[in-house]
Amino acid sequence: MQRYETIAGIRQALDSQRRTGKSMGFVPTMGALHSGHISLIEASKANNDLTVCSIFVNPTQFNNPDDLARYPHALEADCQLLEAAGCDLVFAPSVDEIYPSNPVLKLNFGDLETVLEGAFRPGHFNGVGIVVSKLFNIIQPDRAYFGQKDLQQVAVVKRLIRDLGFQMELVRMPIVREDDGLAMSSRNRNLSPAERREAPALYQALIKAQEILHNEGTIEAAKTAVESDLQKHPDFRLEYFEIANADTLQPVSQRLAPGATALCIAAHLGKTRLIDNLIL
Ligand SMILES: Nc1ncnc2c1ncn2[C@@H]1O[C@H](COP(=O)(O)OP(=O)(O)OP(=O)(O)O)[C@@H](O)[C@H]1O
Ligand SMILES: CC(C)(CO)[C@@H](O)C(=O)[O-]
Ligand code: BAL
Repeated sequence: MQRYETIAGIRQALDSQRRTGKSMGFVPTMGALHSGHISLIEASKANNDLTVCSIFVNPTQFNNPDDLARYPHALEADCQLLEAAGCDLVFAPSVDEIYPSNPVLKLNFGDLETVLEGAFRPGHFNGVGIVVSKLFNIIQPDRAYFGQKDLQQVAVVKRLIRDLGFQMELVRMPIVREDDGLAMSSRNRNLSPAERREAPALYQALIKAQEILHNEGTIEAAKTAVESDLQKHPDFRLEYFEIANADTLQPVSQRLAPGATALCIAAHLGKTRLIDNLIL
C-alpha cells in the first residue's frame, strides 16, 4: 500500500494509474478506523480496480473546539488495518496541505442543513462540503463510499455531486454495529467503560420506536417512548429524535413507503456525542 501526504504526490500516482484505464473507488474518513470503515474499503475493492482511502480530521467541519481536540488519532494503526484490508493508496495530508489559507467559500445546502445535524452543528456541512469537494477534485474517483450512519451527510454529498457536476457515483453502505447494537464510531473510543455499557441504549431506543411504528403507533408515541427510555439513563442527554424522509431529511408526519422513513437520533453520553439512525 502506498501512502501520500501531499496533493502533488497522490495526484501524480493516481494520474499514472488512470492512464492505464483503472477504475477508482474512494473512501473518505477522519481516521481512528473500525470495521465500519473497513466495510467501505471492502465494498470499494469489490467494484473498482483501485481503492483510495483518505484520513484527514477536517477542522472546518467541527463546530465544537472540544470535540476537535478530543477526536481520536491513530494513523499508524489505521495504515496497518488498511493494508490488511487490501487498500491500495492512503492519502493522509496535514491541515496546512489541505488549507494553505482559511477557505472563504461558503456552501449553503438550504433545507437539507436546517434540520438534525445541520441544526445542532452550525457550519458543519459547510466544512464537510468544502473538504469533500477538495478531496473529490484531488482523487477524481469513479465511485465514493459513504456510511448510512451519517445519513444527512449522504444527502448533502449527493447534492454536492449534482450541483457541482462531479462525475462519480455515491454508494451508501449500511451501518456496521457492535454485537450489542451500538453503531461503530471513532468517537466510541472516547467513552469510559461505564459509558460504553450504557451506549447501546441509543440503538435500543431506535428499535423501540421502530416497534411502535410497526404496530401502528403514532409518531408522537414513538417520540415519547424514546425520550422516556433515554431519561432512564441519566448520563445520556438527548439532543434530537426525529422521524424524517430518508432522502430529504425533512420531518414526516406519517410513515412513508418501505426504505423511505428514517428514525434519526443524536445524544450526548458524558462528553461524547453519538448519532445513530434506522431506516424503515
Ligand atoms: N458504523 C459504521 N458503519 C458504516 N459506515 C460507517 C460507520 N461509521 C462511520 N462510517 C462511515 O465512514 C466514513 C468516515 O466516517 P468517520 O471517519 O467520521 O468515522 P466515524 O466512525 O463516523 O467517526 P465519528 O462518528 O466519531 O466522526 C463516513 O462515510 C461514515 O458514515
Ligand atoms: C466525509 C468526511 C471524511 C469529510 O471530512 C467526514 O465527514 C466523515 O468522516 O464522515
Ligand atoms: N462522521 C461525521 C464526521 C463528523 O462527525 O464530523
